[in-house]
Amino acid sequence: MDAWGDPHRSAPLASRILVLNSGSSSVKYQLLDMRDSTRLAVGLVERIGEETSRLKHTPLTGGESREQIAPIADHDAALKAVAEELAQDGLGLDSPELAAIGHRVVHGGMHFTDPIVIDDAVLAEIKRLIPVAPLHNPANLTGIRTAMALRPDLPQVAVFDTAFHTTMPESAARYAIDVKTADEHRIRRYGFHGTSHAYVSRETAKLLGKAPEDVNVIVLHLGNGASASAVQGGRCVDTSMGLTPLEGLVMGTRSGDMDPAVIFHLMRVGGMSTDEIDTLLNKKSGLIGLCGDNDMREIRRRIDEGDEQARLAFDIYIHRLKKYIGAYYAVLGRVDAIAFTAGVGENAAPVREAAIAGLEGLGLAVDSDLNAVRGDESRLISPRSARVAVAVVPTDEELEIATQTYALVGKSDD
Ligand SMILES: Nc1ncnc2c1ncn2[C@@H]1O[C@H](COP(=O)(O)OP(=O)(O)O)[C@@H](O)[C@H]1O
Ligand SMILES: CC(=O)OP(=O)(O)O
Ligand SMILES: [Mg+2]
Repeated sequence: MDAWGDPHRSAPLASRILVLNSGSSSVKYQLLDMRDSTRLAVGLVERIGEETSRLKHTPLTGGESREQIAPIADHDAALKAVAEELAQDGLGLDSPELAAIGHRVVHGGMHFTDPIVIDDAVLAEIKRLIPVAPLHNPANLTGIRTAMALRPDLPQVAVFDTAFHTTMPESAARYAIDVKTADEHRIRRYGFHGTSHAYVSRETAKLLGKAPEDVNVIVLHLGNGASASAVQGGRCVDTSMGLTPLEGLVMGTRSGDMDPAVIFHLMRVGGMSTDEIDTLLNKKSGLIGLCGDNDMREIRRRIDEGDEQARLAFDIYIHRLKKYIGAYYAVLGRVDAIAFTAGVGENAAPVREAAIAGLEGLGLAVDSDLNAVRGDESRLISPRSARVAVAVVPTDEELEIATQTYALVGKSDD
């Protein structure tokens, strides 16, 4: 029988990719069939380590979403629960159709500029980088180890948040500190959310009907963690996160930029330890530190009720965002589009409106009717006459990770 007559030969058997995006207290996952990039199942485990952990699993091959609220102690337990949910839909990890598992890994240092099949050396490097991604790399490692234990025969691929930013010029990547000290401790700006910045900048070019090489885009990834990037002709030339995901914008729980002397002051005058300050700046600052809430929906609700503390937190958040828009406008020289993405960027119209307000001199404006439209599609929110496009471009880190993973596994099969 020739290849055309044999149903098993007409398509490669293993074409599914499971993507795991392990955050500090959550795991987002998707199972995709890469022959046509269709999603077979998507889900989320959140509040890991709390009494009210929540797992929401949605099979897309038929059947209803399932939700359970029950304690899930750690990322190992979370992934095992995910594997059980997938198995219930006949999409278990034991399936021969699974080609690989793709993992989001937040910090890849200087070493990893491309996705890579994970071996002991890669695991050791991800572990070595824990001090510079303390909220993320440990969760990524647990996810990888559990997935390896469940399917030791499968390629496990790491896709790094830092990879897209490795094109930054030294003038943007270096801090102005003693070169010897910086080099000895590999202190430089790495940048994060790179998978999202890469995907969104390409999608923005598509929305404009242009090739990525021909457009300059400022991407504003505003989730719980938040970062901005300046993308020139498809290459990242600057980004707001640095050695760790703490630098830059005001975030849900992180301070972003501040005078580093605040730390010495808190040590010398405040009597705080290094660990206490680390926790303060990473987990008790940003929006939650300013007003007690890190969810933009709750902050907007409080503002509508006249809450001054929530208003000030919002204003500080917007002020920082505007400064980065201006900075990256200057870095790029010419800007074709500004793209808002991630949970806040895609959903919070008041954030988009406030961030762009007053920037008419830069050719920037938002049309309030277009801005009010909700939806899952990429869309323009600037008036037709505007010199620079302002867009909402939903990110899809999982699809991007799956695409990169499948490309790599396919390549290594040749
Ligand atoms: N409808 C909405 N309006 C305003 N903000 C929202 C909305 N939906 C989600 N968000 C914000 O998005 C954040 C989560 O964004 P997400 O990109 O999923 O973050 P992460 O990947 O860091 O978990 C929430 O903390 C919340 O502030
Ligand atoms: C790097 C980072 O901040 O990621 P997240 O937004 O998922 O916390
Ligand atoms: Mg995210």
